[in-house]
Amino acid sequence: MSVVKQSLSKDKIKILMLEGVHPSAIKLFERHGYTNMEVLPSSLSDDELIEKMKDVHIVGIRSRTQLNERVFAAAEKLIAVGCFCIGTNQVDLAAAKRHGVVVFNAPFSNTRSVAELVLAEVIMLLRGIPAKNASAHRGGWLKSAKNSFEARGKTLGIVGYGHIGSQLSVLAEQLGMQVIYYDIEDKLPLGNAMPVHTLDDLLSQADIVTLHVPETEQTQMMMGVRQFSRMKPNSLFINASRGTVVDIEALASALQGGHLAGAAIDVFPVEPKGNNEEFLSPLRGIDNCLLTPHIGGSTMEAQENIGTEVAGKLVRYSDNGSTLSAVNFPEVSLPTHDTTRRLLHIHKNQPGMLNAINSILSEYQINVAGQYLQTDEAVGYVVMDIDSNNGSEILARMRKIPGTIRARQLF
Ligand SMILES: NC(=O)C1=CN([C@@H]2O[C@H](COP(=O)(O)OP(=O)(O)OC[C@H]3O[C@@H](n4cnc5c(N)ncnc54)[C@H](O)[C@@H]3O)[C@@H](O)[C@H]2O)C=CC1
Ligand SMILES: O=C(O)CCC(=O)C(=O)O
Repeated sequence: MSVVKQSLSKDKIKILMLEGVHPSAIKLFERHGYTNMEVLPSSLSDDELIEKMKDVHIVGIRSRTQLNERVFAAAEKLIAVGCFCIGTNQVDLAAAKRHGVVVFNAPFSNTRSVAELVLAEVIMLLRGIPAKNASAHRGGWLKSAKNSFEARGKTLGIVGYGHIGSQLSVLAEQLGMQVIYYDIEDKLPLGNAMPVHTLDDLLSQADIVTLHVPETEQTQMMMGVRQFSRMKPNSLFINASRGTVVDIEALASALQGGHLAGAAIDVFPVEPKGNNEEFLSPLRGIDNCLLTPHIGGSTMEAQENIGTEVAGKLVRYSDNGSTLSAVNFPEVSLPTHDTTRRLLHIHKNQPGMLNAINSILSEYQINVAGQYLQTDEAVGYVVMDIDSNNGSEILARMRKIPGTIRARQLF
């Protein structure tokens, strides 16, 4: 049976920020009266997280921290997760929902940063810069125009034409590139970009292939031995999406065997937890492979914006109950509740819940100034603004309704 918890005053709400979340987030929390914060520069292992999260109400992570069922089950006080990034694949969103934990992210604050890095990589790879740079560091001097090309007129194949893919498409056309893209959804082509019907079509036509898909069951290992062999001889490959999308051994073979002329890889199946851990990869030592430590979205501009965006969403949920733009929860956008108490009730979506809640309210004969309900297939979220000093008593009664996952009172 799930344990139902109640809200606390702000100084008792414990916030844990991992993976070097930008100070803009910390400042925003402080401006809103949240002072009980622990800020750590890297992620934690499962066991460390389970220990640490026991008394945490809000946790902030980036792409490295894995939040799974075990962690949510142990984090009894947790009300919300902030992913200070785009991807949310590191969080078991269904488990979070089962435990009444709302998850937010920053869907486009680092989009431009990734697109700019990839565009730079396109140029670097076309000029063979990674290998020339590596050689110069060892005292070599590879001055030659052989296998160096302009970007103008080359075909860029974008896999995943979402926020990043389509932004990159616009930038690449400004360089005079031809853009083709493959997406599982119908997407509006920007500029002169052309959709292709299959991944194989894209692989066989592009001079440079770049991946911008999310990590899903369907995208796991979507680039393997067969797909690399479909790419044009001497073509180039970029991955700044997720490490699990590429069979890294197959990529290493395609580079070492000379079928691919170069690659730029920002994301890896296994990444160090922090900057003090060694980076291990079969791609190490391959000179024509540009390796970056998952910094596609790591610019000052993006990180500052992400900090305020995600912290703002967490504060609104904590202060106000608003779940607008949550990635795993029914969305409720709420007015302020200056003169009323606000009760929040998260429950399993089963028949009779609203009736049970309303019959408790009617027993107290109180004025309900507002009631908001949103449901999805798994949970229901009801917010009630009441004119009553009996909020705690009413909440205690509501917590006993079978199917209740979590209930809070906001003052
Ligand atoms: N390297 C880095 O630092 C960063 C990496 N990312 C990664 O980039 C990914 C993409 O980001 P956005 O463009 O903002 O996401 P988005 O959701 O806007 O776009 C993803 C696109 O991929 C398409 N897609 C999904 N499955 C597909 C499949 N099997 N084949 C072809 N297309 C498929 C979707 O329909 C969508 O159009 C994120 O999910 C994240 O994993 C995001 C930001 C920074
Ligand atoms: O900057 C980060 O920590 C992760 C960036 C990323 O991969 C994302 O936004 O999905």
